[in-house]
Amino acid sequence: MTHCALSLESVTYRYSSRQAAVNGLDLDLGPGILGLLGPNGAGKSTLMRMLATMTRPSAGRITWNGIDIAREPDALRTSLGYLPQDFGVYPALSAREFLGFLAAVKGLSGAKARDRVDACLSMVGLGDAADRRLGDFSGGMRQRVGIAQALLNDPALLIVDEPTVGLDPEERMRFRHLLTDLAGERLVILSTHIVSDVEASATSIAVMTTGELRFHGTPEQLIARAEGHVWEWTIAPERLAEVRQRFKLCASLRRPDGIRVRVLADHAPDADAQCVAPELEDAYTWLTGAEAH
Ligand SMILES: Nc1ncnc2c1ncn2[C@@H]1O[C@H](COP(=O)(O)OP(=O)(O)OP(=O)(O)O)[C@@H](O)[C@H]1O
Repeated sequence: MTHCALSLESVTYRYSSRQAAVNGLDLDLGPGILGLLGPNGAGKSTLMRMLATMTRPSAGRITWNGIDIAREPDALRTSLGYLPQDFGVYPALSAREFLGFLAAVKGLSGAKARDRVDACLSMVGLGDAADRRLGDFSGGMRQRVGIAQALLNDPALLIVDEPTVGLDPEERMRFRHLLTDLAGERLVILSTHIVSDVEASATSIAVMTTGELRFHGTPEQLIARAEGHVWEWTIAPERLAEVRQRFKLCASLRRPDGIRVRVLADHAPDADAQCVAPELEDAYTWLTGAEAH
């Protein structure tokens, strides 16, 4: 059985002496899919780069199966697959050529490399497109090439940073299913600011804002945080601006009898408002800022 115990102890990262981009994070992770959620600038990419051993924490410690990765980065690197946010491909190469090149960089050669490249391309559903130029691939296909390259060494830890940016809804859905299929015994860390990216697949969720960990637990536990704070009622269309100004508006739907609004609030926002069951998106919004309203 694969060992994949990743532990963060008071992990902090500072780009300068000003505010820490990642501030005192504690997390214990094992097999499954962790959805790392946070708005832009929350510190997700900085954290991902530390986990991928691209940078070291300014303070604190990250261990992989008990080994400090700042001291012995190779202990993790040999088990790591990483798809960075700014992953680029060589447009003139075919998918097979590109992966063959990366396999060689990772020390695979000959028939073993060829078999692994083909296996990885078929795992991400690109078996039929293996000999097409990457320059002709769609955004979603390119991201799948990114996953295929991350899988070359059959990693126990797969880190994917904002993989669905720029994908259309169908590609996005396909990508989510792919990550679910790949999870198995691995630890997959998927960073995103889009809640629906992790809704169906994440076994646990971590939420970061301004460098701090605000939540870590199951999706159900996150949803429970917003219990009693989500309200719906129907208003006359001319009241929409006022409701939007007074409350955190999650959704609005035009109907024949007015506009059905869904807001986050501590107490009933209106005599007609009904308290409804929260969804993950509501809970994330509640946690990351609705309190400010
Ligand atoms: N190279 C850098 N030098 C200085 N500050 C940086 C650098 N990279 C990121 N930051 C700052 O660190 C904080 C965290 O950024 P980070 O990119 O990790 O967040 P993020 O959650 O990944 O957001 P995004 O989704 O926009 O990448 C931000 O305030 C950002 O401005």
